[in-house]
Amino acid sequence: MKILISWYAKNNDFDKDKEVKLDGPTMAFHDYFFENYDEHILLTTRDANDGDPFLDKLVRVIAKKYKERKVNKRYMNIADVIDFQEIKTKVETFLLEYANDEIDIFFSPGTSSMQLSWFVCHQSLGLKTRLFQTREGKFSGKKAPDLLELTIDQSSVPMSAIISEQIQQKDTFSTDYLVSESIKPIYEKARLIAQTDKVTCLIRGESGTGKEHLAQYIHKVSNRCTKAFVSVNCSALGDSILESRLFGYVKGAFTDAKEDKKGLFDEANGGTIFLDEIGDISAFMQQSLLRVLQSSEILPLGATKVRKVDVRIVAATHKDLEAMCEAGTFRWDLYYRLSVVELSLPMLQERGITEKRNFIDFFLEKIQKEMKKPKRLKLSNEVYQKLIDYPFKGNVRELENVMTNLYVFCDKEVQLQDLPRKILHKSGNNRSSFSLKETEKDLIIKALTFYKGNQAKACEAIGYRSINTFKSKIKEYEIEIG
Ligand SMILES: Nc1ncnc2c1ncn2[C@@H]1O[C@H](COP(=O)(O)OP(=O)(O)OP(=O)(O)O)[C@@H](O)[C@H]1O
Repeated sequence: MKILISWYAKNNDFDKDKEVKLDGPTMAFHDYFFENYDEHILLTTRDANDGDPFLDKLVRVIAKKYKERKVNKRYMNIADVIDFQEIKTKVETFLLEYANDEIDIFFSPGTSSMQLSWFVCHQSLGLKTRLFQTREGKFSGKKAPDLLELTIDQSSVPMSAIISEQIQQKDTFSTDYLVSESIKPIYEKARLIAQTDKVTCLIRGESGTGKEHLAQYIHKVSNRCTKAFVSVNCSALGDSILESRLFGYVKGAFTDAKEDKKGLFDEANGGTIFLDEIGDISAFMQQSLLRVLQSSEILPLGATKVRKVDVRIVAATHKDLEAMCEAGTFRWDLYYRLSVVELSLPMLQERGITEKRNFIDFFLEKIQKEMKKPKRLKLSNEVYQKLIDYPFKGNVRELENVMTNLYVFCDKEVQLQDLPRKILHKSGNNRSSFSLKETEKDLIIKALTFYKGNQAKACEAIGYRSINTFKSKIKEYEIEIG
């Protein structure tokens, strides 16, 4: 099948009266270039439940003019039309449905993020995609527009957009990473794991807690450190693509397999492979990985003979794998093989106020250097307090993003109004029931944060009669002093 895919362009495909422009980009494409296609899929950012009257109208007009043409609508459910990550993820998943077809993409309509997504997918998915744009006739002195193919060579590292495969040699304890008090013991354990060659390790932790960095650390302090560290994000990929990327394929394994291709296990040979989001792999991939873990053998797609590899596997997940095993969606035998040893990273919220404050200060310094800002950004006490209160469900990554944001938008001392709305209007306290003790504890924490750990000032501000009462409360509530 030969398919044309495009977003429709609200501004250019419709006139000011919201009627379809007969010389708009979509109609022009049909008038001059559509003939050889089997189907046109027109995309909208809207959700199917809400519908899209503009798209309906455009499809009706095309159908009226070209009765024999197959034009289908696709609701992509995109919340933010300039959120590149969201658009790319949805577009990738969508394109993979057409992995066996010839896909021509009409590149012009859409926001810059939409265009960039097409570009990245074309480069990285390894599908039969071509990108086209049109030039209106008036610009080339002709009546008819021109159809121009954007010729960009596809990447020699396919799938890099979805499977973030990185072969990196980062400094282990470089100054751009904070091994804070609560994770020091975890890093100590990791060092012991690293020194026991080949033992498989499962890292647990919510997104953004630093699982990948920990996996890199295991690699760096092991005797495999001179070989590759390969990181693979296993989620969002169909079996056959993940299988061919992990294990490689032989010439002729499928139509486009023109020559043998090594997989990521081969690239990691002698080194370490980090399988992120392991809880997301299918039953089929679980079976394939089990074979690697049991016998250190891989079977490339289309091959008849297995090949030995020497790779340490470090896997990570935020999912409850035991519960998945109980529910029958994850194999017990694979689980036991993966979790020979386990490390668990705490959420940022569980790390206490002192540590959270350290993270804020750490990022103030790190980002200043990265952005080459002349001065370190100052935060008012209220801002510190708000940041410490905020639960940061996205963990260290989210805090880092917020701090980056502040560096981008502020050049003076950061005030409350400079904070993102979500932080400004959210209290970190998510309890559903009211408790006097918890409220008192919160108050003490807030006062201590505000007065940067000065107990006398915090005590006076709250109104305790004596500093001894205040100190005994700190002890009772096990509050850490920064
Ligand atoms: N202790 C830390 N010091 C400095 N930066 C950190 C720390 N922990 C996490 N980060 C930063 O947070 C971001 C997320 O870290 P990382 O990718 O290692 O987390 P993850 O748990 O693997 O996330 P995910 O599961 O979403 O892939 C990175 O930018 C990382 O540099």
